[in-house]
Amino acid sequence: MDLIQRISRQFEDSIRVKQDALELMAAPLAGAIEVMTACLLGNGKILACGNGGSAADAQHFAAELLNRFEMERPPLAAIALTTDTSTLTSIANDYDFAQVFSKQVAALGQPGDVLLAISTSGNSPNVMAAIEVAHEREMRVVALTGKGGGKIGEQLADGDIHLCVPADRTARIQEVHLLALHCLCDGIDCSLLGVEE
Ligand SMILES: O=C(CO)[C@@H](O)[C@H](O)[C@H](O)[C@H](O)COP(=O)(O)O
Ligand SMILES: [Zn+2]
Repeated sequence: MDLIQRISRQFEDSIRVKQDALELMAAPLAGAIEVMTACLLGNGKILACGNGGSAADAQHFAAELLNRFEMERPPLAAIALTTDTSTLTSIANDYDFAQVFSKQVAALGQPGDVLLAISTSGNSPNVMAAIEVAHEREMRVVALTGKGGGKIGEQLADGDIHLCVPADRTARIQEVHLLALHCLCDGIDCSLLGVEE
């Protein structure tokens, strides 16, 4: 096995997916930045959820809003719904794993808040349940998906934003999700601080 060749293929594949994604995702990403900035300026908050690598992404994004990204600015309101093991285990134990995020959205979500829903397949039942409750709570949804968007692509409502990575491989989709999240952080900071370039 030629490891250098395998590594080269991974890099080339990742670069190609990112180039494809730029064309398809730039406009909806700009829309998501506007929705999230308006939410935060209106004293709303962003709730973020996902499973596995996407749970890590939800936490990564929430930390960059709560603490900082690249510019100095006041802390911003974001909560990852993936971190409280007492909440997660009790909901999964007493009810169903499909409700681990939706119960938190029901408790914390307010009209005008945004749900950041992350699923590479677009088919995770707990992320779908969170979207359903977000709609009931009059929240807008920004969904990060891949593989054609799955069931989440069909579940989204008017006013929601779908950021779908044009790839089928979970790792590649996750790599673009992280780039997309950094674009959101950068765009929110620039919008809030009035940075032109
Ligand atoms: O990171 C990986 C695989 O690359 C996994 O942990 C992956 O995130 C998990 O299988 C998730 O449960 C997949 O869920 P989803 O992205 O399809 O909603
Ligand atoms: Zn980061």
